[in-house]
Amino acid sequence: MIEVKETSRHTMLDKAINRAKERHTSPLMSMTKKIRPTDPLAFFEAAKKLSMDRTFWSSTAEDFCIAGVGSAFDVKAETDRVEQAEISWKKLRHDAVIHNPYETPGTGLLALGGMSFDPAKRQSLLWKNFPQLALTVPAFMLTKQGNTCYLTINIQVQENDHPLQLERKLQQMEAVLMGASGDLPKGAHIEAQQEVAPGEWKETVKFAAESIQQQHAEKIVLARELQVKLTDQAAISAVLNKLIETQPNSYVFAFERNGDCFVGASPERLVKQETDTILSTCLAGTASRGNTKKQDTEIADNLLHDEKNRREHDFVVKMIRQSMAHYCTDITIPDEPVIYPLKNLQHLYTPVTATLLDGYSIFDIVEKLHPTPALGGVPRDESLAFIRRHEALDRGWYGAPVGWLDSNQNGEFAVAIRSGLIRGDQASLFAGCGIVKDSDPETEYDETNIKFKPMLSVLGG
Ligand SMILES: C=C(O[C@H]1C=CC=C(C(=O)O)[C@@H]1O)C(=O)O
Repeated sequence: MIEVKETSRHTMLDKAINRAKERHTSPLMSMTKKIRPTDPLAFFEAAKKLSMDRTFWSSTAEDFCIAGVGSAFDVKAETDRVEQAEISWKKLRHDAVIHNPYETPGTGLLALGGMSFDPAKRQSLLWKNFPQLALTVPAFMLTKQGNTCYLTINIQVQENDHPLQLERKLQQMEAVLMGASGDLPKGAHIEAQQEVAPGEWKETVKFAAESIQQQHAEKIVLARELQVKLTDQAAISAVLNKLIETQPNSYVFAFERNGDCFVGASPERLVKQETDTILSTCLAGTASRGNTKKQDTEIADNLLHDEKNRREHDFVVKMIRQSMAHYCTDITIPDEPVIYPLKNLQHLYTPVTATLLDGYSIFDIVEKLHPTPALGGVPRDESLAFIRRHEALDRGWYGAPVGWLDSNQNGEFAVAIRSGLIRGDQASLFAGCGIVKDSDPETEYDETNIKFKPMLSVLGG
């Protein structure tokens, strides 16, 4: 049983202001308390009243959820983005005045966010609100683990701040968020949808397969875009609610920046850290679900023995094993993949466990693993060059790491697939697939259509 020492917010604010004076910095005050069971989506929706950007992360397999409101601090980086982000994060942690007696993973000082797929690709207007890397420390954050809820409040203080004034401001905002009714707005519907240049995409798939046959690469992942017009502004809380309900075994996420929101339900864990325990996932190789149990098992069995899909999958396993070896020991990877069933698809799946060596962090692992051959290809440089040159879209944050990390060496990042960027009453959805030497453009096209389904259906398609 953890003994919780009462500490007032006023005392903590005082402490942080004193630290600001001593160190001539603007430290964060971060304070966590247990609260009554609260619906994270109601909390998320209530933030609309405060006109603040929101962040959301949920692991549907683990009944774990983080809902963030506003930003007490944004870790942003453009060049050498992961290295720079780690430097900023370490400084922030070092200066912060933290009160978190629970130390439950996902509580306390924590940042959530993501990064772009390829920092070398010129950014389009579509993604103008999404920097190369941005991790947000929410001003208010609700963490729900099973039925236990925690509220963390973060605020950046200056040496001239007055604790009473800050305290009043926080109290007012907390009352708005905690007084939420729990009713989520009704979602909009899809009015029209348009595939972006499907014919050209199939041509690019053909060309990629030919390049692979000519040994320019072994695997190249190609993505495409589907544009959607909604009847009204999308209600992000309703979208998240439907994703949670319909997508088991997934990470449901939302990152709102200046009102634009990147949302998705990804089945693909990139890395999870619990102090020195590291988990990763190899997910590549895809088939549809069957209409009956018998058909489903047959499809799964074929997938497990299909040479093309196994090859696609093995590229990922090999690369993750090699990458992990830089920062981890005790790397354990089963010899054979198993089936990972989702609502609309099934994948080949191989879990990876390892122990993180001293002196390394989740930043190192994210940097090393991204992009795995499930999103880039093999070899990495050649496949990325092909994508940069021939893929007719800006992936933005699609296909890149999104997730969170806390100040107690816990965190989790997923690969942001099965996702889309929602801007008011418009959305751009993204889906891709691994191309190998014997890929058929029509089959790959059909596969991407199924991969659009989770997002399309929650948008009312
Ligand atoms: C690129 C995507 O999926 C990747 C992840 C799992 C299986 C994949 C495949 O079988 O092609 C892809 O590599 C996507 O969903 O947009």
